Amino acid sequence: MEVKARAPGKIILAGEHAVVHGSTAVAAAIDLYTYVTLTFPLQSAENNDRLILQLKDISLEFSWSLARVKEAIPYDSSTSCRSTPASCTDETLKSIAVLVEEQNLPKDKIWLSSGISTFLYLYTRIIGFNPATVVINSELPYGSGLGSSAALCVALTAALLASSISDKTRGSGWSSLDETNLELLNKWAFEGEKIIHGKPSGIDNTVSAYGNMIKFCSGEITRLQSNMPLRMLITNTRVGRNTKALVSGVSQRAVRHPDVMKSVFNAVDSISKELAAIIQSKDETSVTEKEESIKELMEMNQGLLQSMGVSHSSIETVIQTTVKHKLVSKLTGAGGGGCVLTLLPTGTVVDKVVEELESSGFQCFTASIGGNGAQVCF
Ligand SMILES: Nc1ncnc2c1ncn2[C@@H]1O[C@H](COP(=O)(O)OP(=O)(O)O)[C@@H](O)[C@H]1O
Ligand SMILES: C[C@@](O)(CCOP(=O)(O)O)CC(=O)O
Ligand SMILES: [Mg+2]
Repeated sequence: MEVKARAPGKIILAGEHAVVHGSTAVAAAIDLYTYVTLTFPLQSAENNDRLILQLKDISLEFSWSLARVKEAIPYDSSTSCRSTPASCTDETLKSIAVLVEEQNLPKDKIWLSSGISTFLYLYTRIIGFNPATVVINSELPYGSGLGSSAALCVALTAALLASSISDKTRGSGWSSLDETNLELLNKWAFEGEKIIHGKPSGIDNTVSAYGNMIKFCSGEITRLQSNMPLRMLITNTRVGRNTKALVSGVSQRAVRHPDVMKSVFNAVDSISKELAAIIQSKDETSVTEKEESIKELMEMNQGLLQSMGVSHSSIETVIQTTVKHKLVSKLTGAGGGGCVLTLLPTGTVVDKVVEELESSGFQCFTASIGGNGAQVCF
């Protein structure tokens, strides 16, 4: 039996980091996906005692005997149930880390460890100790702020949950999950994100699961209906970084300067709320005026992100380059490198700015904003 699932990456238009501390943020799905194909072998097949993970886009394969997985991961029937998402305990995570270490990841791919641990956790908790081959292929750059970690958790969970849905309509293409399964999927994916991010807000897995554009605050989701065209240039600085470390850095700053950081997070909250209101507004304000307001809000958000300590010289270079073309940019995701968003007001011709950014070694692309969330295919 084969099940496929896909989940999109995202951009955060406003509110990253502050959202971890209870502020509002606005995010949208983009049309770059992580795909997961789950195949269960026949009883008589050669691999019917193994769990195999293939990472297609990085040409890596991992394989565990199920006996070894069973021996290593403490089994507790009260936490191993697809319908009750549970957090990975420190003890379980340690056991899983041993299984990952045994695979001898190449040194330059060690950053994959947390993703593989998450895979093992979600797989064994949702499916149990059953044999399968899981093929994962991603169009998203890893660790660049476009939510590859959440897309992995969402696509994988979607495939795992869908494998036990009884009314499968075969051959009818991609379809969304119903609200109940979507809610369950989002909860499991959040547990997966915790392994990769440490302390995620939940915005990335939520926008990847539900798609479109959302306003998010302390787990509360408002689906946004955009009433204006919104075009963004995405520039990948190609500077690698790790969300977990950056999130923890902001938390430490908040411990050192609680009052100041509270004001910073409050300011970000106001920016996100105002941005969401502009995007949704149906009043007479012209698109140009709305774009001017969004520009200012992005500029202020970037200033506040800089004050949280998550900007980077490469991000500043992108910002300065786009300013020369009268365009405004802000980092998206965790920062510290990764991707930068540049608002492209109606009528903007991007050729010159893209040429200049690419000549500095950055990678530019545009993506369609606000599309599908998680989908499955049988
Ligand atoms: N397809 C994948 N396969 C395995 N691990 C993945 C995959 N996608 C993401 N990851 C994990 O997520 C990490 C990147 O997540 P993160 O630092 O949150 O950045 P982002 O979510 O912006 O890409 C990677 O280092 C890896 O551990
Ligand atoms: C920094 C943060 O707000 C977003 C992180 O996004 P990404 O993993 O860098 O794509 C963290 C979170 O909300 O969990
Ligand atoms: Mg992430």
